[in-house]
Parts: sequence; C-alpha cells; structure tokens
Amino acid sequence: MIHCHNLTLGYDRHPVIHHFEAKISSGQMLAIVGGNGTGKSTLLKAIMGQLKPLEGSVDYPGINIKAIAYLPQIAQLDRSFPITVQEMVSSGLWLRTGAFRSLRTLFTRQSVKEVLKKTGLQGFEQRTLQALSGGQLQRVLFARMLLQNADLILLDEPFTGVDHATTQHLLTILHDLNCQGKTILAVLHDPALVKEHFPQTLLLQRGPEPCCQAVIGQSEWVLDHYLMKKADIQLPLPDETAQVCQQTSAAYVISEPVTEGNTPEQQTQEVKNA
Ligand SMILES: Nc1ncnc2c1ncn2[C@@H]1O[C@H](COP(=O)(O)OP(=O)(O)OP(=O)(O)O)[C@@H](O)[C@H]1O
Repeated sequence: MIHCHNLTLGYDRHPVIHHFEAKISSGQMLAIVGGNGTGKSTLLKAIMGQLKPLEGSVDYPGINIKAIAYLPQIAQLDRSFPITVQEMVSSGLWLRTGAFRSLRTLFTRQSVKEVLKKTGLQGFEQRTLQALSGGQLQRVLFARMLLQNADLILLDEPFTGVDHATTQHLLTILHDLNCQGKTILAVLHDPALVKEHFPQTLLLQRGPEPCCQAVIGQSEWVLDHYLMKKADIQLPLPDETAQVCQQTSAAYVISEPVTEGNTPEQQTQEVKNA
C-alpha cells in the first residue's frame, strides 16, 4: 500500500497539494488526472522520494521500495547526453549490478536483449537518444523499467506524442506487469484511455473553497461525475455522493485546502466501502 498521510507538497514553501490523505492499495492500476498545474507530477515526485514533503509523509507498507521505477515526462529528459539505447536500458540494472558492471555478465546482456525485443527496439541498440523519435524514446524508457523489475511503477504522461499502435503495445506491457502484482500509477490526460485501461482514478483539482482538492475512486465514476461534467467537488459531501461511492465499491478519500482554525483531521473526510 502507498499511504499519503497529511501530505503537503510544494516548492519554495509554496504549497501545491495541501494536506492530501490517500491510501492506494498494492496491485492497483491507478490513473492520476486533473488540469494543468494541479500537482500530478509533483505528487509522483513525492511518492518516488525525489521531492521532500513540506508536511506529512508517504509510507509504503508491504511494498519493497528499493527500486521504484519512475518514467518522467519525455520533455524533462536531457537527450543531448551521449548515451546509447543499450546503455540507457541497461541502466535499469544499476541498483542490482552497479553502474560499471552492467553489460559484462551474460545474464545482463540476455536480459537487456529480452526487454529490447519485448519493446520492439531490436536494431536500435547503438543509436543515441538524440537520434530517436518521441515514441521510440518512450519505448526505451519502458524497456529500462522492465529491467528494473520494480514493485511500484510511476509514469508521468507515458503516452504523450505516442501513436496509437505504440500506445496499445505499451499498455499491454503495463497490463502484464499489473497481472504480476506490480502497482502502477500513471499521470494521464485521455479520459477514454483511462476508462478503458485503469480501473481506479485519482482526480486532482484546484478551486475556491469549499472545492475539494482530490477524489479517488472507480475511473468511470470519477470521470463521469467530476471530470466530464467539470463539476467542483463540494464539501461537506452530500449523502447522495457517498451512496454513489458505496454502490460503485469505490474507495474514496478527499481532502480540502487548509483554512485557518481547522485541523487537517477536521478537513479530511474518508469514506470507504465496507
Ligand atoms: N521545480 C519547480 N519549482 C517551482 N514550482 C514548480 C516546480 N515544478 C512545478 N512547479 C509548480 O507546481 C505546480 C504543479 O506543477 P505540476 O508539474 O505538478 O503540475 P501537473 O498537474 O503535473 O501539470 P501538467 O498537467 O501541466 O503537467 C505548478 O503551478 C508548477 O508551476
């Protein structure tokens, strides 16, 4: 499980996510959606330990977090670094083998070959990252992730600029990993894709109080009720909403922006299906 407890995240002391409370069980395929700037990437960075919380914590009971696989947005990668596809992919083993031993053993060479085949990258081994298209680079990141064999996989907009066929191929890889029990969290912008492939969705939004900041539940429910209708989530929750939540077996956690005089406990409501 990933437990975000009273989590406040931000930059230079300016909060982006306020007192966020959520429990995400292991083995889930969870989409993270929401408008630009709502804090989706920020949340992923905090979960992978790259960003220190301003307040609160992220705990991982039951998950081995030695190797979290994290795929950043392609736009954030420095492609000018002179590294080949083979070197980049094999860096997925660094935690296990050390940086300089990576390609020396037969096991490593075979593993790299296998993931390159699985992601359709045979023949690209000696190309530099600069010489790849966006979709090919995304495949490279997936190949490295496969090699990492991590329990927790975090993906930031993995299908942006990727064609339909490649997206379907990469989704098949994700479903396979999920069937093996891996937990997958992906920031996505395509509601149709989310509905089809991700059973659970976390929606982040910003708005004036008493607008709620986050809702998590079954994808169809979250997207139909909140994203498509573009309705703000009001607090306190109407009974009707709680019932919808129960009818759809959704786990449901919400939190609202900080207001003076309220403790985080008072601000956070959690409704869970029994
Ligand atoms: N390194 C940083 N320093 C300062 N502010 C930042 C930094 N990174 C992000 N922010 C700010 O934090 C807020 C949330 O950014 P984040 O990238 O998490 O949003 P997002 O939901 O992933 O957006 P998008 O859908 O546009 O990728 C934004 O207002 C952004 O400007």
